[in-house]
Amino acid sequence: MTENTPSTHTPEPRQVPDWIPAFPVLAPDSADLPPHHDHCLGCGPANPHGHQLRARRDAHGVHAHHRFDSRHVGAPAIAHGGAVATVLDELFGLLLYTVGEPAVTRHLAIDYLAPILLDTPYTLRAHIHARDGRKLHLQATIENDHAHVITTATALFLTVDVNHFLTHNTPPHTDNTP
Ligand SMILES: CCCCC/C=C\C/C=C\C/C=C\C/C=C\CCCC(=O)SCCNC(=O)CCNC(=O)[C@H](O)C(C)(C)COP(=O)(O)OP(=O)(O)OC[C@H]1O[C@@H](n2cnc3c(N)ncnc32)[C@H](O)[C@@H]1OP(=O)(O)O
Repeated sequence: MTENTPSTHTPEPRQVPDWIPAFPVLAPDSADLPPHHDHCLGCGPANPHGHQLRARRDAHGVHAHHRFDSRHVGAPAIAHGGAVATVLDELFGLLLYTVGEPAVTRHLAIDYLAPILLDTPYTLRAHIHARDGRKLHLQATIENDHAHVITTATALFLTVDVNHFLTHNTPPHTDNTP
């Protein structure tokens, strides 16, 4: 089969890890929230290319202390905006430990108000702004060590059932095709 030949292979349904259907609500305490799984790009402790984000619940939602490093460089000494987006998406993903239902990112919007510097401590916070059925409207900030907010983010997560992770979904029709 050449590179341009359409594949007729039907992918096998993927196995769903146990932690997805058993997604828990975790009470606020001093413990780090568990990673989604060991190799998760955002929080997996066994992913050497990942951010290994650690977050905790608090009265409002979740927070994390984080430093970007040389793996995440964009402009010299400044974190790549995509790396920042990854970490914010991940923090929202960990905020789901306050919901107890699987949900996925449908929309993510970020205002980069000032550069995020490498090897510099930041505090990230996320909370649920509102819920409307399956729609979780989420908000997050990144503060520097002077408590100045230098990044804000909003996201729409949609709750999904376990079948979302079982099958390869068919992309929906979009109006932006040529
Ligand atoms: C995340 C971990 C926590 C636990 C989650 C459980 C398992 C996760 C498993 C593995 C993940 C492991 C580690 C990763 C962890 C965290 C990373 C952070 C999270 C992510 O990185 S996750 C990956 C990126 N993510 C995706 O891979 C999603 C791809 N996508 C889809 O699979 C579909 O898109 C889907 C299923 C999301 C929805 O599809 P659908 O067909 O069910 O929904 P539909 O289109 O009908 O919209 C429903 C209602 O939302 C309204 N609506 C839509 N868009 C809107 C907008 N922009 N603004 C305002 N309203 C909007 C509509 O208007 C309608 O509203 P209404 O119901 O009122 O009519």
